[in-house]
Amino acid sequence: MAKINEDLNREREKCSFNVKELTILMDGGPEKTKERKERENFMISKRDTYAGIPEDYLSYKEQYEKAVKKSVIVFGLVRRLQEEGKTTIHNYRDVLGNLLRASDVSTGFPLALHYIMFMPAIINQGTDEQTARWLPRAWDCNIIGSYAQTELGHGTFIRGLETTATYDPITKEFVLNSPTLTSYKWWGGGLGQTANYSIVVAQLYTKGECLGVHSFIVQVRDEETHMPLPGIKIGDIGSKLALNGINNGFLGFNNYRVPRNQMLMKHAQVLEDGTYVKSRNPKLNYGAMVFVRVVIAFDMANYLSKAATISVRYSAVRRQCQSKAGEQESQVLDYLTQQHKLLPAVAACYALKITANKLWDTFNTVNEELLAGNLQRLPEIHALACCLKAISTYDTATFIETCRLACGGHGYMHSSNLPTTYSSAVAACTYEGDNTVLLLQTARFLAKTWQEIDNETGKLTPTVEYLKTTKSKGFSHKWLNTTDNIVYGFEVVSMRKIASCVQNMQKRVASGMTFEDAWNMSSIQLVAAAEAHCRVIILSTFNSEIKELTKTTSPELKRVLSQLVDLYSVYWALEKLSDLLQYTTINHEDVDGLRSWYEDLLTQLRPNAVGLVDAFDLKDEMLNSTLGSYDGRAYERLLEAALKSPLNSEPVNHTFHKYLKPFMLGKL
Ligand SMILES: CCCCCCCCCCCCCCCCCCCCCC(=O)SCCNC(=O)CCNC(=O)[C@H](O)C(C)(C)COP(=O)(O)OP(=O)(O)OC[C@H]1O[C@@H](n2cnc3c(N)ncnc32)[C@H](O)[C@@H]1OP(=O)(O)O
Ligand SMILES: Cc1cc2nc3c(=O)[nH]c(=O)nc-3n(C[C@H](O)[C@H](O)[C@H](O)COP(=O)(O)OP(=O)(O)OC[C@H]3O[C@@H](n4cnc5c(N)ncnc54)[C@H](O)[C@@H]3O)c2cc1C
Repeated sequence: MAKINEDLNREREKCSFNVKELTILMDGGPEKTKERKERENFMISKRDTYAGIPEDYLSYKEQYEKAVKKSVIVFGLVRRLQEEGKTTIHNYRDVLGNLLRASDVSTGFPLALHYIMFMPAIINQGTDEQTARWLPRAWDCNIIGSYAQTELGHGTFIRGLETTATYDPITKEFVLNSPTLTSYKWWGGGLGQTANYSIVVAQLYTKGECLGVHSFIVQVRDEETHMPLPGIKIGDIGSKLALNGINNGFLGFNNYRVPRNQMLMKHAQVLEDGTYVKSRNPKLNYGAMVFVRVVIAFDMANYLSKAATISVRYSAVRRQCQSKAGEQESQVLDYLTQQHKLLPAVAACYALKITANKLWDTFNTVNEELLAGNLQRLPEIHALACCLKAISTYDTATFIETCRLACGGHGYMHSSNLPTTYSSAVAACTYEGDNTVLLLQTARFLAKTWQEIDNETGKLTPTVEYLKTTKSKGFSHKWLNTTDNIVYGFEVVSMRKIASCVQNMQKRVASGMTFEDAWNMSSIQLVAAAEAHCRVIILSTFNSEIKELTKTTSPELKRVLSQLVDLYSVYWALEKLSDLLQYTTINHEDVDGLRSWYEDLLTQLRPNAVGLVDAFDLKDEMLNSTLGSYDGRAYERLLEAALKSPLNSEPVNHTFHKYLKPFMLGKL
């Protein structure tokens, strides 16, 4: 093994806690760590055959072809583990999450939507009969599905979708049509060339009446030849900022027929004679989206952990400028400004992972209640998934970009893997619901909840209980000198912001504005209120879960994790200072106190920075970065990667003779 950079060696020597203990804690136990490592090692053993050519230099088509080849390996293993009884509906998140984390495909998987939306839509929205018919084939990948909801003209406004599915009671089929250019399906992952089936979301017409959007299982390509079926126009939508392996596609229909039993009918049905039977709640049809929003929050922690590992390790080996004349140049990690860029990002990895795990558990609990017919918590889980998806994606993208900038010029290199990590993660701010739109959904739920509190009607669901408590207790002066107090401060901010939005809207409506206009005029504040609520959820979950988890850890680990929670809460208190000053009774002394506490925390955590990212246990093959490798040989790797540039395969490029030389001689 190559020699490890001396600075990194020193960092590891001075780490005050046991890195393995933290890894195991975050995995959920030694058995889980072992399983994860086995899955990751398998993926790493399947490193690819495009030897020597970094992915960035592959053409668009080659990137897709590599992504297909890799998908078959990843999902082939999932299938094998399933045959051996090792992948079940209970652990698929971990299995897939581990395999995808360890894959060397940075362009995304064209089979992702098959697992992440096609199957969940069948599970969530299919009848028992439909699930029995379609799920085994999908689970075995005998058929490959996509999710075609968004159209050229509409993504956010699902009720505005234009694709039609008109029931024909004579043949007992739905006839699918794309009546306008803007009704063409656009974006479906894997839809371009990969899938042969798709969930298609369309306006249902029966007995001459439009009954709103419903989901259909639609075959789009022949199962043998893979040719598009007659009546189907399908293709790839072209190159994007990143994720070019995902194979997003377009889809149009011309009188294309599907049998009646291919409308997903768990919640609403069309009977043979065309009679429509309503769902208990039409939003149950949006179940797959809620599920994916939960998965995305979970996925974000992975993206951010990669960026944080790369930038922290690099900052330990990068030396720049002399802090004191005559001394050795400083590791850039020793600059407080650098710690301010990186350590909140490290803390956010832990905060997001822990909150996403909790959200996953809440989602499963609520889903079981929904299956048992109890819809009481449906609005709450929707509001929770919306805001956590929005804030986790926004924070992740922002922190990754900060990590990239913290690596100076080398962070701009594709070989650092930071540009690709950023451009892949930032897509999540848009897909599965634009973040602003999702925060407005959460705000809608909060505004309703506030009115219930005001009117003392209804029973509050657990995640908004604090609004009532803080309303009655208020914020008599508390020093923001503990995380518990900061969390309480944020609860008050959230409560007051929601109260103020509702009050403003009521005033506007009383002065003659329509409710819709009053909503639009208040929407900047509503988005901020939803964000504040989400900050409460993340901060309080991180705080309480770490307290719980560290009951059984070593005191050394407990100390560093408590510092991490404090750092995260103080960071956000300082970021949201204007809110705290406006809505609580803190004063300038509190602010001074927060600032010096923050500086102390950065200094306390500095010696453990490398240990905290080592604990993510991301192997070099997974980081795929010249800057972030375990041995810290950043400069050697940068040069090695530069030599792989296709331009270096010949000493003189032909353009010299064709253009440059004639130009230099004044002949062009
Ligand atoms: C089995 C194996 C599994 C394996 C898993 C393994 C995992 C492990 C591997 C990890 C790797 C991960 C990789 C990830 C890669 C991802 C790839 C990319 C994926 C990207 C896919 C997409 O991108 S796919 C398209 C998504 N496209 C949207 O996301 C549109 C947004 N747009 C809306 O979502 C609606 O349009 C919008 C705004 C709500 C308004 O809907 P609308 O107009 O109908 O409703 P209104 O606003 O009028 O609201 C009327 C009332 O409905 C309430 N309500 C609304 N929605 C509700 C809901 N869902 N549930 C309950 N209630 C709801 C609302 O709160 C109101 O309630 P109330 O009346 O009481 O106030
Ligand atoms: C990488 C990627 C993969 C995707 N995969 C899929 C897929 O597999 N299947 C699928 O069906 N779709 C997919 N999508 C589409 C995605 O779900 C939509 O792009 C997303 O829901 C946003 O919708 P939009 O594009 O219509 O944005 P728009 O709604 O047009 O947003 C444009 C702007 O308008 C604002 N806006 C819109 N409505 C409101 C409002 N009511 N109030 C305030 N502001 C508003 C938004 O905030 C935004 O600033 C994918 C998208 C991406 C980028």
